[in-house]
Amino acid sequence: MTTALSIDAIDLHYGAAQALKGVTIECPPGRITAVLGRNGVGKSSTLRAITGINQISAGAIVFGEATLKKLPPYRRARMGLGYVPQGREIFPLLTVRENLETGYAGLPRAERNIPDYIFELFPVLKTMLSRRGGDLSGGQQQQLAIGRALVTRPKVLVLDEPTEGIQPSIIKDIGRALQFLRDEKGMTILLVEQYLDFCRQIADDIYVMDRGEIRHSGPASDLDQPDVRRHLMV
Ligand SMILES: Nc1ncnc2c1ncn2[C@@H]1O[C@H](COP(=O)(O)OP(=O)(O)OP(=O)(O)O)[C@@H](O)[C@H]1O
Repeated sequence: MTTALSIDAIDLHYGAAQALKGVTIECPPGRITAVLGRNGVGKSSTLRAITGINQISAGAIVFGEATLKKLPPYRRARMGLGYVPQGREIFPLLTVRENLETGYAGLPRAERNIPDYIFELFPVLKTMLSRRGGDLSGGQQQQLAIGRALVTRPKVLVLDEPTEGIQPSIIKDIGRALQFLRDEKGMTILLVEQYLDFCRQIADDIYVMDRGEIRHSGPASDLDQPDVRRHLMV
């Protein structure tokens, strides 16, 4: 079964500073939605609002049939919201296996295993199961962070700049993995990105953000429009 995620006119404040202004994003089930924008426009804040790390001050976030209100992050994870944070946040002193097993926390006992398909998507994780997370390259750590989110059996997966600082061959692997999750697992995917070509290749729909607001939404092919690109130039 596929699950939609709707972000409906949300505001988010850090003290007196307003980081998000009426942000609305529809993530239809079984599609890849990408949010693009320059540094500091509010992309990570949007994802942190969805995961419950930061509270919204107006609007609503609807996951499937449920409005998330003030649910804490662990309850959202249990409902099937997977999160791959910016900078990956893997545990450097734990092994790759132990990092993956941290995804068991919200799972019933019978589901506490690492699905084989994760190793098919990212074979390097299997060969490095006993290595410490901190010994992996940045790209391998990103694969581990995605693998760890998949262990939680997400229905909706949100990723914060999964290509940041990653070499091109691993970016391709990550792109293929996200397309597999959409096409074969029916997963709903929302990613924020600055890498336009990656989004053009894998996203179905795009949103462009600037200074806490959505300035454009449409199909990924809109990335070829000059006025859309203008919002994204540094
Ligand atoms: N914890 C915080 N406290 C105060 N202000 C914050 C905090 N986190 C972010 N901000 C501010 O909110 C705005 C949006 O930041 P956010 O990190 O969401 O942007 P972003 O588009 O994800 O940028 P980046 O690509 O650099 O991560 C910025 O002006 C930022 O300085």
